[in-house]
Amino acid sequence: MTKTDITPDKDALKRVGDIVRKRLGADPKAYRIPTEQAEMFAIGKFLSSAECTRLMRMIDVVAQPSKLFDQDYSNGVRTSYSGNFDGRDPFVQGISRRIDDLLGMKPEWGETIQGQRYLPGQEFKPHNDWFYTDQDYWKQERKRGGQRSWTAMAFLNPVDKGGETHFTEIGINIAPQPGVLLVWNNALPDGRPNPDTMHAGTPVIEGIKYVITKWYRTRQWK
Ligand SMILES: O=C(O)CCC(=O)C(=O)O
Ligand SMILES: [Fe+2]
Repeated sequence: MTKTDITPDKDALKRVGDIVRKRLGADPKAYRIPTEQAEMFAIGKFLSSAECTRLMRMIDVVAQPSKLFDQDYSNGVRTSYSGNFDGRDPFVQGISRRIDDLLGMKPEWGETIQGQRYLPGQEFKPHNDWFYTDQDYWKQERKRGGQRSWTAMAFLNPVDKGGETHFTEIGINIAPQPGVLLVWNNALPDGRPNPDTMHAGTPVIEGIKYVITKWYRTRQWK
């Protein structure tokens, strides 16, 4: 096997995949999105409308142009505004823990919840949430918790027009519905990153779109 055949964190991705699959598979609230190409689930009413409102106001406080943070991390363009919440805030910790429990994840594998806001014309072009391990940034991320495993993303409000989450390889478009949590495995069951999880936040045409995202690693995030 040559060096390039090695998939970093493959065993850990498989292990985390097994844990979450078993957990969500046994949860009647988790709806399996019908596709063979990726493991995706939706959970309705995961957040209450009061929680959605509070999170939107918190996003207004932390949101800054995303490209300042993410230029090196995504090969697409992200024109939305985003920011990380304070991981010590008890309200944020409570939401984080609920997502950890839902998935069966260890809290230390999760990154701090990030909030994101899209105004009309803003978008997140097609990208994978997993890291490209042949890129320079991987040297850092490898030490900061390793490869991303699952993504949990919640919609906080309805959007008048546009702003769907589009899985470009699977061919599904998910329209924002407040309180719905979308969860997917960025890896295949065998632990290789899944290219079919490529997705986009399509441009908002009318209204404003607010989401929160929590990305999980394979090891302790720091
Ligand atoms: O806003 C969306 O629909 C997608 C967001 C996203 O891809 C992410 O936060 O990683
Ligand atoms: Fe994403």
